[in-house]
Amino acid sequence: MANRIKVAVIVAGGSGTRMGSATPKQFMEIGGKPMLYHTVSAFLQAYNDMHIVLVVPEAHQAYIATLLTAFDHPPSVTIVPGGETRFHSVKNGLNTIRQPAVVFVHDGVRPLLSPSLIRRCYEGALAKGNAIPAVEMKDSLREVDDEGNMAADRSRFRIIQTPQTFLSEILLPAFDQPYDPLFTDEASVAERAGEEIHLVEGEEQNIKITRPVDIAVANAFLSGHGL
Ligand SMILES: Nc1ccn([C@@H]2O[C@H](COP(=O)(O)OP(=O)(O)OP(=O)(O)O)[C@@H](O)[C@H]2O)c(=O)n1
Ligand SMILES: C[C@](O)(CO)[C@H](O)COP(=O)(O)O
Repeated sequence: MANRIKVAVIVAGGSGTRMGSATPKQFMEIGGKPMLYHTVSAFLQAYNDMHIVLVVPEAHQAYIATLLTAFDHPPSVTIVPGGETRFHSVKNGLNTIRQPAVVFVHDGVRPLLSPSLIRRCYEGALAKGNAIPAVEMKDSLREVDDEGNMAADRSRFRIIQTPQTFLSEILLPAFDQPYDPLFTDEASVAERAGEEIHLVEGEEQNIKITRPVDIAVANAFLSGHGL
């Protein structure tokens, strides 16, 4: 496994409709810094030889110059236009990879991940080909159908996070499949291509900023008040 580069494909090409803000949520600030500053920083702290690929909407490419001013030492980043869906944005990012790599695909709007989670995913992917962070469910779960609803055994389910981490020779060919709306993440794409998926322990704080309340939660976390 020598000579493998590390590439973080950070997808920030969405429109953030559930946030209901004029500016797409990935360009908002938390803890007094741009959200993507926190996301990119975690990857640079995890490994100092990390390559960053940032996927952003075509209309917001100029924002990256502003983002980079938040860093004391602005990192080198490859900027790629977003696609119609998350799948297409990830594919645009993967198209930049030209040599054997460990590839981390991460939601730009999960800014609270720790460098140790990134390192756990790296080690897991090197050992088993992929590493997908997951956490247990805290809430009760019911299955709903046309006839009603019934209790489900929550111990049989996990909540899936990013960074979803793969050896490039597994992930890149998997993304040659035609798009299917059931592809909500990289694990679902790789599984359809025949890969066995390996879970690693995720992090409670690694929330996906989706609605306004998540901004308040992230600010509380960054100000040291925890979650
Ligand atoms: N075409 C898309 C859609 C989503 N994403 C990214 O994928 C991550 C997870 O998506 P989600 O939170 O669902 O983002 P949005 O699609 O922006 O939000 P919404 O569903 O509320 O519109 C985000 O970092 C988002 O920017 C992307 O790069 N390209
Ligand atoms: C990739 C993901 O964050 C894993 O939980 C999630 O599947 C993204 O889903 P969304 O519908 O794009 O928010």
